[in-house]
Amino acid sequence: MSIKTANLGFPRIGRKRELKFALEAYWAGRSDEATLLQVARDLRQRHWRLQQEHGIDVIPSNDFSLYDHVLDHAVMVGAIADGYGWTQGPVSLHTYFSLARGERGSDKADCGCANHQGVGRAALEMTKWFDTNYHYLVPEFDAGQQFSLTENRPLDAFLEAKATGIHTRPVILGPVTFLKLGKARDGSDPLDLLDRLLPVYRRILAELRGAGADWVQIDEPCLALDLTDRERDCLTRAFTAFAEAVPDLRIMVASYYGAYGDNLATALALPVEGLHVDGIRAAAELKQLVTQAPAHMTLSLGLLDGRNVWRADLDAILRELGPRLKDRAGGQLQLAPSCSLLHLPYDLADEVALDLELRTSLSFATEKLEELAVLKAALGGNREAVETKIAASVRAAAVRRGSRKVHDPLVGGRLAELTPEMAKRRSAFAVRRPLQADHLALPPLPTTTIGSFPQTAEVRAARAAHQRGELSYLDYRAFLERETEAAIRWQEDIGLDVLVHGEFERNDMVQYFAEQMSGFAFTRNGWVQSYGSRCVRPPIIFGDVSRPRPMTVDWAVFAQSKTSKPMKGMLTGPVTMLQWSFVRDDIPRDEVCRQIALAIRDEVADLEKAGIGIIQIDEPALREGLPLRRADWAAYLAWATESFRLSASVVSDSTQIHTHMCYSEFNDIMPAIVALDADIISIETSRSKMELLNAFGDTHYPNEIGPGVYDIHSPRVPEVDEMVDLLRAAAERIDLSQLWVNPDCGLKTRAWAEVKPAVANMVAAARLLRQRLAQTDGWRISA
Ligand SMILES: Nc1nc2c(c(=O)[nH]1)N[C@@H](CNc1ccc(C(=O)N[C@@H](CCC(=O)N[C@@H](CCC(=O)N[C@@H](CCC(=O)O)C(=O)O)C(=O)O)C(=O)O)cc1)CN2
Ligand code: MET
Ligand SMILES: [Zn+2]
Repeated sequence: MSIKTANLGFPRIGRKRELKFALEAYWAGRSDEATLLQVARDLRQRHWRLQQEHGIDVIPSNDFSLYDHVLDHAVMVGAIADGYGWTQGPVSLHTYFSLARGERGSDKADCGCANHQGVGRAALEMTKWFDTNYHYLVPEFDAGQQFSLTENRPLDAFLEAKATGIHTRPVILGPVTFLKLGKARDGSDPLDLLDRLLPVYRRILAELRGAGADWVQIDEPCLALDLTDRERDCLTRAFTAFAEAVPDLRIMVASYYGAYGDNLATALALPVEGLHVDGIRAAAELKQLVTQAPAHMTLSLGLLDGRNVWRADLDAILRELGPRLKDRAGGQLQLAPSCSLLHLPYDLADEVALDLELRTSLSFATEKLEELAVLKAALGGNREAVETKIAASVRAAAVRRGSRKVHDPLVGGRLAELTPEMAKRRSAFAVRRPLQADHLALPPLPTTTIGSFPQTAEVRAARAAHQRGELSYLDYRAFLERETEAAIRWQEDIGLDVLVHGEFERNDMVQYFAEQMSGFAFTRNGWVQSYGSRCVRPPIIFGDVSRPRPMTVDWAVFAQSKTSKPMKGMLTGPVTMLQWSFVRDDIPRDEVCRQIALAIRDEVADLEKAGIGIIQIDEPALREGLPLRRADWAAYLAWATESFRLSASVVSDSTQIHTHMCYSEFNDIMPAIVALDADIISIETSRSKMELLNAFGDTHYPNEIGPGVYDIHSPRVPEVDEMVDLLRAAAERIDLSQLWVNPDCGLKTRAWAEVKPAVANMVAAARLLRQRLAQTDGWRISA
């Protein structure tokens, strides 16, 4: 039996986020194209070498991207709409970043080209990659879409690696997943385009074969989703075409994030040489495949969790797997992470501040590579050589299981005493509504924002200086107070109705809370790409979660004391805290979520006690956490909505609870949204021109809604008229008395120069409509 170690993809952002800084310098006009491309080349080479040094036999290429691998793929096959400056041949960086980030219509483009006269192009839509916190750019197809190979990116990557002496396995996004992730502008099914797309793939593959590639990895993670017969057919057709075109190029089909399940027969029947299985999300299926997959098939076993940071108990894996392998005597095996390592931080080297016990239990991308090498040695009959490493992994697992830091009897006790009443508001919305209206006294179409204001370089620098010990706590706090107060004055000046404090004190909406709760640890350098140059440091939930002391009350009280307008308290909800963290794997996720819910509930109670009358609990990750398979939805939605209500329902009827969700596909989960029973929900709708609201209108959503009228992902400042139009479109779907006026999301990634005019325009739009409302005594939508 031949056993190799294989990797499916490596983080791109760089150990010190080199790619982030190179991109941002380029966009700001502080560096040029050659410099950016050189940084990218250096990163690729460093990552290839690192994998080689760690004993990885099958090293991926073309897993790197300057912004997003789905965008790279769209650009490669020529799926580029008119107006982005491309007609044929290689795609310029200018076009590439215009698609990724949009362009301002004014004198200066947002693309980094210092002299470019921007034509005002919207960015492609961004959405979540499967159930992760990574965002991809949604490819858009025309009805008459033609594809052409603009440049063979996998070939270029393969040759680049080859020139440094490393033979790689290029990664290519599969045609069915690619089309399924995209959308046709005319609403037709993108899969109709498959036959036009396949020739491009055939050429990519043939050129790779010609250049000496022996294997390619074709990612089809759509195999982890519920597929129609037609979609399965498309997969069969595509891979049959590849096998015919390049019979001597071996293909590893990779699906991950879930089981093949009812798609397994389709996957096994593909005329390919290899199949990857996610042994973490689909442990039973992995075992089944080891014994049942056809003997000629190279199995890639996803043994290590590519979505989580826990060090594996290598002995447990070997005990499970070892005996089964005799069924594959003479076969080919690859030992791999469950999915690409994209979702993990680079390495543990800088995490010197972590509790030693915890650090010993962790494994980031680089450490996963080492674990794979140990497994290979042991399975290859060389166990003695790695025995001490295996023993160390067993000890680490035992320490984690037995740790007193993990178990908190008080938390267990509170969970045991949960009652259904605790997850229910005292009265129905119809009763709460007049009570809240009474003491808040808001106008119709109340205006507000989602919470954060620009995290300027100055704000981040002050926090960094404070962390380095160069700015005292008192000075840092005074600085934040000045920022907060200035933001409050400005909100009052432009006439917003419900104010926010601006979140200047927060590094991130999840990490900020994690740092103040027990049971969470956080890293110094554990950066993971979220989209483009934006990164997060997901906290690590290692133990029972609780909230030792109030987290936001001081800031909320300070902010409220500076204004007579209502000030919203601002919290991150339990599902989002869970979804955007690395979660312990020794107890069920729903239990962890309830623990967090109780911690937030304590904060909600304290905010109310401190006189805060409106509290927003953000749950932008509720939709992202939805299981990939419909059959698992109901169970998830039940505990997710219960957790939200558990955190919110502690307040009296007159306290107003808001929630906020962005990027949400609501159609499928409306009953769950209703079940949250938030008094107000703000959502992202501006890019979809309020279509998203159909779901709310059609189901007669009972509570109030703030559909976003300002697209915060673009540097463009929306005009008053545009927002009036959007509000009109909203009023066609939702009763005016239920509507609020707000942006799509928080404004932390924007600059004040954009935010100030945009929010002022938004307030003007609301006022204009109120006036008309007063004049017509009931506003006629057709007006
Ligand atoms: N966790 C999470 N997931 C999310 C979102 C979110 O807000 N949080 N929003 C959605 C969109 N995703 C986003 C993800 C990240 C960012 C973002 O702005 N990230 C920042 C980092 C935020 C942060 O952690 N900031 C820290 C650390 C900042 C930093 O890099 N400091 C420098 C020093 C800075 C200086 O000296 O000026 C350093 O450590 O080297 C802080 O402010 O304290 C970035 O990449 O630049 C925005 C949106 C979906 N998923
Ligand atoms: N309150 C948060 C903010 O305004 C909500 C963001 S949702 C990704 O930034
Ligand atoms: Zn948001």
